[in-house]
Amino acid sequence: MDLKAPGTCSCGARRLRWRDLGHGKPVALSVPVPAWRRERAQGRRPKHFGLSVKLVKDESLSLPRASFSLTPTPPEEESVRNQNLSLLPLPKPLSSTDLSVSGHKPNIRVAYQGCPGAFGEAAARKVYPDCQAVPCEQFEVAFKAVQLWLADKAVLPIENSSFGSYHRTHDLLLSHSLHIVGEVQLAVDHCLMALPGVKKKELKRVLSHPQALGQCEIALSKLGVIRESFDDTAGAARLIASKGLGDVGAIASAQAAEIYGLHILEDKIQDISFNITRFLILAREPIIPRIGCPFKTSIVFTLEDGSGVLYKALAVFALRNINLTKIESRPQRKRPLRFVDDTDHGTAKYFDYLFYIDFEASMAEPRAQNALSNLQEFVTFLRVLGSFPMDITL
Ligand SMILES: O=C(O)C(=O)Cc1ccccc1
Repeated sequence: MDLKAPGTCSCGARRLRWRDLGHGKPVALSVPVPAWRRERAQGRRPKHFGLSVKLVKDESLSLPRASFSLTPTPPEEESVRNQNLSLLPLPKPLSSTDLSVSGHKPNIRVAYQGCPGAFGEAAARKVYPDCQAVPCEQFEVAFKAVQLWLADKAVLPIENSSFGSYHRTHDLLLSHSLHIVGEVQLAVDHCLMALPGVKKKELKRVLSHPQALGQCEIALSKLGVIRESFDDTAGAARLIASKGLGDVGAIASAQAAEIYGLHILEDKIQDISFNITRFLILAREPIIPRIGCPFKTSIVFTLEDGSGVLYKALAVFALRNINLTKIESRPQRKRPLRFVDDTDHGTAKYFDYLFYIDFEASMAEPRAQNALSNLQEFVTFLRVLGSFPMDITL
C-alpha cells in the first residue's frame, strides 16, 4: 500500500482522494483552489498569492481527524494587492545557489505524541536537532500525520528498559503502512512536579502517561497517592498549570516543568536510575538497506498451526547465525482465538498471536533474505516493518 507523491495525484479535480490510506479506505484532502490560480485560469493576472490547506474528515469514513491543521499562508497585505500588478513579487526562478547544500533547507517536520516537553519531543530532537517538532494528541494521530504528509517522519516509543513494551505502537505499526527507518534510544529521567509552593505531602493525585507511572512504581507507592493515566507526561504538567490544580502532581521531564512553570519536588524518581526508552523513526517510504554498518530488521508474522512451529520459525535465524535482539508476542486483537478442527467441535483452544521480531542483519544481506524465505514455510502472514541502521549511541 503505497502513497502517491502529492504531485502524482489528480490535482485538477481540486479534491484529492488518496485510496489505500490507513485502513484501506479513501481519505479526502480538500485543497481550496488558490485565487491566483483561478484568476490565471480565467486569463487574468493574479491579484495575490495565498494557499490554505485543510485536512477534512470524509463523513463516510470513521477515520479520526488529525487534531491540528497546517497554518495557512497569509494572503498578501491589502496595500500590496493594490500595487501596480506588474510590480508584484512573482515567484523567483530557482538558481544554482538554491540547489546548493548550504542553501536554505526546509526543516524536516517530525511528529511525536504529546505536548511540548514530552519525551517524544526530546527523542525527535535527538535525531533531528533542527526539526520542526509536531505535537500530536495520540499515537495514531502521529501515524496519520505522516501518512497525510502533515509531517515527514514520526518518532514514537516502542519499548522501555524497565517497564517493557508500548503496545499501542506495536498495534499501529500493523494497522498502518509506515516503515521503520531508524531508532533512537533516550535516557529518561522522570521528575515529580506540582504548582510552586505545593509540598509533596499535599498531593492527593499524580497524573502521567501510564508508562511513566509504571516506571516510577516505587516512588508512587511511597507517596500513597492516587495514580491517574494521562495521554502524555507533558500534557499532565500542562493541565495542572492551566487549571491551577493545587493537590495534583505530574510525572514528566524537567523540560516540561520549565515550560509549564511547575516546581520540581523530586527528580530521577524512576525505579531504575538507568532508564532507557527506545523510539522508532517512521516514514512513508522505506530506506534502501545497506551492508557494512550495524543494521537491524523488524518483522511481524503469525504462525501456521502445528507443534514446534515457533521453534522452527526461530531456527531459520539461528541456522544462519543471525542474532535476535527482540521478540514480542501480542494477541491478534481482531481474531484472538484459534479454533481447532471439526473433530474437536470447533472449540477455541488458545490465543492466536502476532510475533514481532527484531534481528541483527540488513535485508541487503543474502542470509537475511534466505532466512525470510525459509520463514515463509511456517507462517500464515509475514511483513517486514523496516530494515534500518541500529542506534548504538546513548
Ligand atoms: O508521554 C511522553 O512524554 C512520551 O513521550 C511517552 C513516554 C512516556 C514515558 C517515558 C517515555 C516516553
